[in-house]
Amino acid sequence: PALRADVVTIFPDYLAPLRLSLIGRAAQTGILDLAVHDLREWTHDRHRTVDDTPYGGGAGMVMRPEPWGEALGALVPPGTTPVPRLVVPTPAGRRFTQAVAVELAAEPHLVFACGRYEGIDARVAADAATRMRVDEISIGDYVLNGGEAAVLVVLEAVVRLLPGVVGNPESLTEESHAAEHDGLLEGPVYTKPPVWRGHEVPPVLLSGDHGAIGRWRREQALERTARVRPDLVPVPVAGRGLDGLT
Ligand SMILES: Oc1ccccc1-c1ccno1
Repeated sequence: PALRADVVTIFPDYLAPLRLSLIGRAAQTGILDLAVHDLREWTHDRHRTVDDTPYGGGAGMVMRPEPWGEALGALVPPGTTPVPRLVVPTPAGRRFTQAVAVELAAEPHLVFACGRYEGIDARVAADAATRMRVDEISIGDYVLNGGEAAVLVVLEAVVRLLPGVVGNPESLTEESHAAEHDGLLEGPVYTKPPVWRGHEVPPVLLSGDHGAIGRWRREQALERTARVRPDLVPVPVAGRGLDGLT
């Protein structure tokens, strides 16, 4: 497979959507080798305890290190090659962007650790870091109850970049945030009919003048990006002006 992905969670059913559509097909066709594991497999007490109260006090619960240590030891035994990247969704992680998706899509093996509650005992990542790259990733500035939804987001963004997953690979370079699109947002798109409820499709798109269409689309992308995400508008570099961006 192009990518092996192991997901460890206390809610394996939450990852069921990964069996559907795009990601499901990638798993079926062998592009993706996906396995979801229940963390409680690595607990041994009667109540299969995975969390406990935080040292130092405070609200909420922290996930205990022992089950995680055993789970990661079972999934990534010492000497495992290639060494996987451990992806830990957390609000305290680096921001997940298309560039990070491209980076992860180049990995042969990803292990996702889904934390619940207030997080996972920090020694789990510290111990794992002695054997693999640990990548703490946030999918945005908001609070979830656990990492499972973040894994669905990250895996969808990553798997669609794998060769053979998306029908028309060209569509991957023309979308918002694609590096080939200078990270700009996509402008408006249209399809038939040419007039719908009195709204016309911009005439340039029906003109067949591909130069004019390309310039119009560029202008629309710049305009939309400046309006909606001014932080993404490329700043002209001294000496290079706006070449290629006009
Ligand atoms: O809010 C969270 C709780 C647990 C695991 C991940 C998250 C999160 C929030 C944003 N990105 O990841």
